[in-house]
Amino acid sequence: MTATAPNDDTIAAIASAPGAAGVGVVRVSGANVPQIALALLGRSPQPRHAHLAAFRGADGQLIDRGLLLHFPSPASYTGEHVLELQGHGSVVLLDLLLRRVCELGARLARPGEFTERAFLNGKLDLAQAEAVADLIAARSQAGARAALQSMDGVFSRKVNASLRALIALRVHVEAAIDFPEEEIDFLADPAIMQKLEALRAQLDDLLVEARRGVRLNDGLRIAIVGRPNAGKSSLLNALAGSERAIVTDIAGTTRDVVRESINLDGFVLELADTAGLRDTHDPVEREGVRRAHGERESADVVVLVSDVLHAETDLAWLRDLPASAERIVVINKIDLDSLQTRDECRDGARWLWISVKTGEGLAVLREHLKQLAGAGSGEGTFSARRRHVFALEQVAVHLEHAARALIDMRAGELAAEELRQAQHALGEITGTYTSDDLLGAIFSTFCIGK
Ligand SMILES: Nc1nc2c(c(=O)[nH]1)N(C=O)[C@@H](CNc1ccc(C(=O)N[C@@H](CCC(=O)O)C(=O)O)cc1)CN2
Ligand SMILES: Nc1nc2c(ncn2[C@@H]2O[C@H](COP(=O)(O)OP(=O)(O)OP(=O)(O)O)[C@@H](O)[C@H]2O)c(=O)[nH]1
Ligand SMILES: [Mg+2]
Repeated sequence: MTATAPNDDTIAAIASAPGAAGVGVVRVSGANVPQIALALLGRSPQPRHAHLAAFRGADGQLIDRGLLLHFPSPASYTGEHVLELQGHGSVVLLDLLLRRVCELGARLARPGEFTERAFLNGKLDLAQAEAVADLIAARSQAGARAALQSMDGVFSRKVNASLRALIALRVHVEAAIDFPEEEIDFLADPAIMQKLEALRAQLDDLLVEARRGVRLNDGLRIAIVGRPNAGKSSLLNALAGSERAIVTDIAGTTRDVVRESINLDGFVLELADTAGLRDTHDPVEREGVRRAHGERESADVVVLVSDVLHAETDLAWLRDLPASAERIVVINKIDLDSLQTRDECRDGARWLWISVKTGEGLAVLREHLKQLAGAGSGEGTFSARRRHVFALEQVAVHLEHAARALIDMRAGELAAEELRQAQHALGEITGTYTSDDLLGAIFSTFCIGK
C-alpha cells in the first residue's frame, strides 16, 4: 500500500453491502468527480443536492435511474470531491454503474481507501478511522456505541491531552539539558516530578479504559479451564444456551478447544471450553491440555472450574494463571452436596458456588461476566484496539524509565530520550507518528467502499 503517494487519481467502489437491496450506492472520490458528475447528469450538479438522474452507458443505454449527489471538496467525507450515485440495490446494475464511472475517469478503490484519504486529508485521525471500521464490524450494541464514541474523538482527545502534557514536560527537560549549569537545580525541582507522576497516573487510567475498549470491540475472551469432569463443557453449553460441546461422565471428553461467541445483553463474550487439565499418556489428550494452557495465557478472564469434591486441591492451579487475567473460580455441582450458592472474593479471585445442572448461581456468573465485559462503566466508554493498548503500555514503560532517570540518577539526557520515545509511542495511536507499513496494515482490513 502506498499511503503517501499523491492522491491525484480518482477512486470508485460500491459502498453498500453486496446482494439485493432497496438502494445501493456507488461512491467516487477524487479530482475527476466534477467531470464524471457532469457526464452522468448532463449538467453540473448543485453541491450537496440530490438530483434524480438517468445513469447511461457510453452507448447511451440506460443503466439505472437514481440519485446523484456531489459533495465538493473539501466539505466531504474524504475531503476530496465526492460523488454518490444511489441506484437500485442490484448487484448487476451497480456493477455496470461502477464500470461506467471507471470509464469516465476513476479506478477501483482498495479496501479502506476512502477512509484512508479522509485520514490523510485530516478529516479523521488514525484512531477515529479505525473506529469507523470497528463500528461497521460491531457485533453488539455496546460495541457499536463504544466505536461511535471513538469515531467522535473521545479516545483521541484523551490521547491528545496526555500528548500535550508530555510535550510540555519534554520542553522543560530539554531546556535543562541545553543549560547544563542549571541542570542539577532543575532536575531537583519537585514540580517536574509531580508533573511526570500526574501524567503517569493519567495514562494509567487511560490504559484501563483502553483495555475495556478492546473488550467492547473484540468481545471478552474467556477461557474455561479446570480438572476433567468438573463440568466445563456443561458450563459452556449453559452459557451458550445450546448443546455446543459434548458432555459425558467420562473424564477427558473434551480435547479440541470448543469456541462459542455469545451476546449477553448486548455484550459479546468469546468463550473457549478446553480439555481437562491432567497428566496423561494419551497423545491426543496431551495436545488438548497443551492447547488449554495456550487459551489460559491469552484470555481476558480465566474461569477455573472445580467441583465440590476437589475445590481445595484445585486451588493450586490458581497460582499458574497469568497475572493479567481476571480470575473466577467456579465450584460446580453444589447439588451433590446440597450446598447453597455463594459468592466470595479471595486469593485474588472471585469464587462462585454453582450448579450447572440445576442452574443455581448461573445468573450471578453471567452478571459478573457482563461487568467484566464493560457493563456499568458508564457513558463516554470508547472502543480501542490491541495496538492502542500496546502503545500505551510502551508509553508507561518509557515514563517509568524517565522517572527513574530523573530521581535516581539525575540523568537529564536519559530522561529526555525516554520522554521522546514515550511521545513517539503515544503519537502512534492517533497517527501523529506512523509508518506507511502500519497504515497499510490498518486500512487494508477495511471493507471495500469504506
Ligand atoms: N449516503 C451516505 N450516508 C452516510 C455516509 C456517506 O458517506 N454517504 N457516511 C460515510 O461514512 C456516514 C456519514 N458520515 C459522513 C461524514 C462526513 C460527511 C461530510 O460531508 N463531511 C463534510 C461536511 C460536514 C458538514 O456539512 O457538517 C466535512 O467534514 O467537511 C459526510 C458523511 C454514514 N452515512
Ligand atoms: N450433579 C451434577 N453433575 C454435573 C454438573 N455439571 C456437570 N455435571 C456432570 O459432570 C459430568 C462431566 O461434565 P462435562 O461438562 O463433560 O465436564 P468437563 O469438565 O467438560 O470434562 P472434560 O471435557 O472431560 O474435561 C457430566 O456427566 C455432567 O452431566 C452439576 O452441576 N451437577
Ligand atoms: Mg469438556
